Amino acid sequence: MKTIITAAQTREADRYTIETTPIASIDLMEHASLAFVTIFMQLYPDKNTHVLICSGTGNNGGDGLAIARLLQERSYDAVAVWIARFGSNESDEFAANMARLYNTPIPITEFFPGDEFPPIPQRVVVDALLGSGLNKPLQGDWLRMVQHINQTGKPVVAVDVPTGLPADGVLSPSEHTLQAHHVISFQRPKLSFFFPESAKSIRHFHVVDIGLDEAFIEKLPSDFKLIEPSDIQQIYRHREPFTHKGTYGHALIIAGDIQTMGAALLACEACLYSGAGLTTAFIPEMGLAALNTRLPEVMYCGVDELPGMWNRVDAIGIGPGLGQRASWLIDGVTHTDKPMVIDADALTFLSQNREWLDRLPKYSILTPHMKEFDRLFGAHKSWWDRVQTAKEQAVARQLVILLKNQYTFIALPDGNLLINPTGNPAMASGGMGDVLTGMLTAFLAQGYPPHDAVILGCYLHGAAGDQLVADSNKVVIPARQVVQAIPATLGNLCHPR
Ligand SMILES: NC(=O)C1=CN([C@@H]2O[C@H](COP(=O)(O)OP(=O)(O)OC[C@H]3O[C@@H](n4cnc5c(N)ncnc54)[C@H](O)[C@@H]3O)[C@@H](O)[C@H]2O)[C@H](O)CC1
Ligand SMILES: [K+]
Repeated sequence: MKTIITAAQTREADRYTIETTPIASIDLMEHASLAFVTIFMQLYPDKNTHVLICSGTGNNGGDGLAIARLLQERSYDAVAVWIARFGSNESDEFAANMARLYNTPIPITEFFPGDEFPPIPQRVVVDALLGSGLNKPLQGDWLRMVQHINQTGKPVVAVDVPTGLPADGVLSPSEHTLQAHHVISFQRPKLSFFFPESAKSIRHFHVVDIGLDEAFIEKLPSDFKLIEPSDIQQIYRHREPFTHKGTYGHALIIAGDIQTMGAALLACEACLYSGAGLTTAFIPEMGLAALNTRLPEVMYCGVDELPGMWNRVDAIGIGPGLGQRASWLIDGVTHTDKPMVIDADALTFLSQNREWLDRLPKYSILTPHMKEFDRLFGAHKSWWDRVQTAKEQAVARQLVILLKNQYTFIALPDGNLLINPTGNPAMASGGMGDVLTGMLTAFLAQGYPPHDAVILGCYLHGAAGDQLVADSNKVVIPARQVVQAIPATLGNLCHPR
C-alpha cells in the first residue's frame, strides 16, 4: 500500500530528499520534468504536435520551462511558452530554467496583469501555471487565463495538479480550475484526485516517480493508503492440493424479493465465482426456479430452515434486493457472531432504525453508496467531510465502512482510510453493488479477516471491470460480465503464467 500525503508533506519529502541525498533542488525539477515528458511523448508521439506550455513563476512554472526545453531537445519543434507574470515572486528553480530556456529557439510570450490573451492555435496545452503551491481560489488574471484556456476546448495536460485544484482538503463544487484531459502527477496521486468533485478538472491521471525518498514518505503520518496489486498478491491464499469445498467456507446470501430477485442471483453468482466452497441463498420461494436454472451450484434455504443455518455458515451477506423483509431478518443476523456484509435494503433499514447500528457485531462490513451513507450518517456537503465521517463512525463503532464510488474509500476500525484505485465508469450500472456484496461474503466465508476481505473484494471487483474495458473497449459492462471475469482477473493478478 502506498501512503497518500498532503501538499505540505510533499514539500517535507522534497526538503528531506534534497538535504539527505546528493540531489539538488534543480535536479529534482529536471527529474520531474523528464518523467512528465516520458508520459507526454506516449500521449502525443507525433513530434509535429504544436504544444503551448503555460507557466507560472513558481516551481510548477519551472517544471513547465524545463518541459519545453526537454521536448525541444527531443525534436518537438513547435513548442511555444507563455509565462504568467501575475505575481511578484519567482522561485530560484524557475529563474534557473528561464536562463536555460533563453539558450533555445523556443518563443516566449510574457503576460502581465490586465493583458489580453491571444487565441491559442496549438493542438495541446501544458498547464504549468500553478501546482501544489496553490493557497487560495483562483481570481483576477489567473482566473482569466484559466478560463481563456478552458474556452479553447484544447486538450490540456497538467503538470502535477491542474491549476486551481487544491491537492487535499475540502473541494468546493464552485471552484474554478483548469480542465485537464491528463494530469501527470509527481511521486503520488493527490488526495483530491479520488474525490468526485475533481471530475471536471481531471479526466485521466498518471503518477510518475521523481526520486523523492520513499522510506521517508512511507513514515509520514497519514490516514490515507492507496491499495496496490502487490497487496492482493500478499493477501490472496493460493488453493492448495487436497483442499475441498469444506476448506473454502459456506456463505449465506440473504437477499431478493418478488421484483428484485435478480439482485439476489447476482450476489449469489458473485459469491460462487469468488471461491466460496458452498453458497446458500435465502430468497423467497418464488425465486427457486430461477435459482435452480441459473445457478445450479447454489443451494436454497427457506424460512423454516433459516434458524438452523446460522451455525452452519461461515459468513453472511444481507441486503441486495431484500425490500421490506430486511426488518425481520436483520434481527436474526445480528444475533449470530458470523462475519457479515450489510448492503442495500439492509442499510436502508439501519438508516430508519439507527439504534440497530449499535447492535451490529464488531468488524461487520457496511457497503453504502453516497446516498445510503448520507441516509445513515447525515447529509454531507463535500466528499472530504463524508470520508472524515466514515473514519469517525468506523472507529467509534468498530465497523468496516466501504464508501462506494469510482474510487471506493474503505474506513477501517483502526482509523485507516484505504483508497481502491480500480473500477471505471463503464461499471456504473445496476447490480454492480450486489456483485460486490457477493464477493465480500465469499472472501469472509473463506476465512479472510474483514480487513483483507474488503481489500481483495473491492480491488478485484474494479479490476475485473477494468480488464473487460481493456480487453474489449466496452463502454458499458453489465454486472453479470463482471462476475464472470472474477476468476480470470484473480488468476492474472495472483497466478501470472
Ligand atoms: N516535491 C515535489 O513534488 C516537486 C515539485 N515540483 C513542482 O513544484 C510545484 C510546487 O511549486 P511551488 O513553487 O511550491 O508552488 P506553485 O508553483 O504551485 O505556485 C507558485 C506560487 O504561486 C502562489 N499562489 C498560490 N496560489 C495562488 C493563487 N490562487 N493565485 C495566485 N498565486 C497563487 C504562491 O505564492 C505559490 O508559492 C509542484 O506542483 C511541482 O510541479 C518540483 O519541480 C519537483 C519537486
Ligand atoms: K499545473
